[in-house]
Amino acid sequence: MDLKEYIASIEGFPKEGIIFRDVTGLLANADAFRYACDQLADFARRLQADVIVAPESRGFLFGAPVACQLGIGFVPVRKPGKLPRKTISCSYDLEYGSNVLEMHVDSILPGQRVVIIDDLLATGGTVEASVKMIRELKGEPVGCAFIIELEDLHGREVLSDLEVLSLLTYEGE
Ligand SMILES: O=P(O)(O)OC[C@H]1O[C@H](OP(=O)(O)OP(=O)(O)O)[C@H](O)[C@@H]1O
Ligand SMILES: Nc1ncnc2[nH]cnc12
Repeated sequence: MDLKEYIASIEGFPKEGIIFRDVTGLLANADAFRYACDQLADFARRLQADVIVAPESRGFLFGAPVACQLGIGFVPVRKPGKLPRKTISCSYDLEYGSNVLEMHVDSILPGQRVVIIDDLLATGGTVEASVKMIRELKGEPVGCAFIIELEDLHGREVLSDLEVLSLLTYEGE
């Protein structure tokens, strides 16, 4: 299946110079969504993931169904002030801004094998921040999987010690 057919590219969103790669068309097509989740789940299964971690908000759209399909837990990485219990946090830069992410301190058990899932890899800042927090909680990040990788932003380079899967790649911003 050619998943690229379901990705719209919007020039100048959310600001000048950015081409936004939009996964909502993929989500809206049952066959494409199922196919994408199956690929991500196969990867996490092969890496013997104990838990799936995904960043707010688009990561949730893929991470949660994959965890459910594999019969393992799902842990959200959230933007500040959203998680009600004790958290750890990490700040990071985005292609179009900067942000802080948080996780509950008890969300990962020591030694758990973690696969991180998100819709898109750009600079890698989001996943790098997630990896730092997972390691701080004594989990073992083993891989990360994306629907889309923006190759020109070299996010893969900051994830050099993890297995990385992307279902689609784009050149150019
Ligand atoms: O590799 P990076 O440079 O870190 O960029 C990738 C991240 O940027 C987007 O999320 P965004 O922060 O825009 O939030 P959203 O999912 O709530 O739209 C995307 O969903 C990834 O999580
Ligand atoms: N170009 C882009 N399209 C969609 N989401 C993004 N997150 C960071 N860069 C992005």
